Amino acid sequence: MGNVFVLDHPLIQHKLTHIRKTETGTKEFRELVDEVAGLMAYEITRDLPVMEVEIETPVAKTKSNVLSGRKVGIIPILRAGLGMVDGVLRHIPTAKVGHVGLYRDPETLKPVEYYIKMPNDIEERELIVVDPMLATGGSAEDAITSLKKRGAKNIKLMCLIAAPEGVEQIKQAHPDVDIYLAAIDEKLNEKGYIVPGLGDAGDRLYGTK
Ligand SMILES: O=P(O)(O)OC[C@H]1O[C@H](OP(=O)(O)OP(=O)(O)O)[C@H](O)[C@@H]1O
Ligand SMILES: O=c1cc[nH]c(=O)[nH]1
Ligand SMILES: [Mg+2]
Repeated sequence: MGNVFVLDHPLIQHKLTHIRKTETGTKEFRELVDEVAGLMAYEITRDLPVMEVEIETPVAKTKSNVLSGRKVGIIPILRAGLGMVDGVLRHIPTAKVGHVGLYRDPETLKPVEYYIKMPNDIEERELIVVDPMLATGGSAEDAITSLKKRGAKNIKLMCLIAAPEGVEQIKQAHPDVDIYLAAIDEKLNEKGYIVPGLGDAGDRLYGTK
């Protein structure tokens, strides 16, 4: 069964509180999501392998570690996942980015796929699927299924806020996928929104409401 990690670092928790607040405007919301994604990337990449290389400092020759070349892919679920890409790329600039376009039908709450474009070597990459919200879990479940159909073998899911229902859904559907979160909230409301959550992540990132 996949593991669920709630990243309770004080900086992440502090920034998430401001992200949630209604009075936080689009510019600040976008900046904070970017910052939290960067901080979460630091935790999610903790197990990347390193290797020792010889280097020369101005003072002496020495041996020191560098990343040993495992390839990473960042997979935002459009639209809201786009807000987390740059924060991760800042720490892993060699990562490639694949896009999955999904929207959640407001009546059925089922995801509808409208776009997909992947790097051509996803089977060799460690993939980090990013989306601020894991509500029913339907969007992340479908995105991960799409990646597996295209050969992906090593997938992690990184979201800011999850509902318990979404976490359960991913654990059942994709037990091999570890989930990294900044918070697990109380529940979903009757419209499928996370309570207390932060509202509609895509609308708040891009000012569409
Ligand atoms: O877990 P689920 O119940 O599937 O809900 C979560 C999805 O809903 C939101 O996207 P939305 O459909 O609002 O699209 P957007 O990113 O374009 O705003 C969010 O960014 C997730 O992708
Ligand atoms: O609370 C929620 C649920 C789905 N999508 C969002 O953006 N917010
Ligand atoms: Mg979406």
